[in-house]
Amino acid sequence: MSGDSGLTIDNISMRFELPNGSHVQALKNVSLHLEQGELLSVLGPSGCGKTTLLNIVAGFLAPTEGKIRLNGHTVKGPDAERGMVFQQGALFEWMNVRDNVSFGPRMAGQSANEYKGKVDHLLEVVGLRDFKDKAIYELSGGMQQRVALARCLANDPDVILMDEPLGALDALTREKMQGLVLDLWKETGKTIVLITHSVEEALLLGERLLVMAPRPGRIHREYRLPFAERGVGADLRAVKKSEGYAETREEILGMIWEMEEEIMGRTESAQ
Ligand SMILES: Nc1ncnc2c1ncn2[C@@H]1O[C@H](COP(=O)(O)OP(=O)(O)OP(=O)(O)O)[C@@H](O)[C@H]1O
Repeated sequence: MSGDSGLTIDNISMRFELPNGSHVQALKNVSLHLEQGELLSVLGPSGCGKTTLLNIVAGFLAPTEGKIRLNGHTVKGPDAERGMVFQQGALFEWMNVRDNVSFGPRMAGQSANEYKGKVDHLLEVVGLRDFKDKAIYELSGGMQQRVALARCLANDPDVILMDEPLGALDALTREKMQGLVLDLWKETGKTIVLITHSVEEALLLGERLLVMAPRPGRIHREYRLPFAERGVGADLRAVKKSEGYAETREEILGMIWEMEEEIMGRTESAQ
């Protein structure tokens, strides 16, 4: 398809200048195109530039080279068309659940009549219908991430960017939330980019999966996988037993292991 629709990461490089005069090449020549509605997971050893890339797509950071295009225009800064879900702690603690979720529409000048139906629907979808009036501190970690997802969706972004959104959750809650992310992806048709440190999560939540390599941060390998599609509305444990899953997991684990070993080797020889 033409570059006019979807999200294009166009030859992005990012170099951080350090106060001591040296620099870090966090990303080098990263290019990728996602059609609207594609679900991408990004995996790689610590320091390979995952968060830097997400922050550039969000418009929080300007790249040293290259550009981000969304539906034909160049990204110049943060915008509601690109929503972000962080690992934790990004909710407004002093507002209740409903006010957190309606924050974006209220800031966009919508009246309660305009946004109420949408907010109620989203709270229903993320399973928080009976928690509208609760304060954030009254909710468990998993429920707080449900609020974060609903708050992001209330802005109706084209792209949802997630930086380890489930990383702080216990295993069972995490699995439930993985199912929710897949169901929301199918229901809303949003483009989703999700960073994770978990190979299993990247396999389950990546219709496309990028393995990045460090120094400089770059795309090492890209996969197109059937597991996200299989997981929609399904038992994720069954997906983990399905054809090709274990082999792909082992292949990627081996790849990341080798990269980590190489980093350790380099670090040790530099000492
Ligand atoms: N503001 C900054 N100034 C200087 N260096 C930075 C800055 N932000 C990131 N870096 C460096 O850029 C590289 C990539 O960092 P980044 O946080 O994007 O990696 P990551 O893959 O997300 O790591 P992790 O998995 O540990 O979160 C690292 O070497 C990091 O130290």
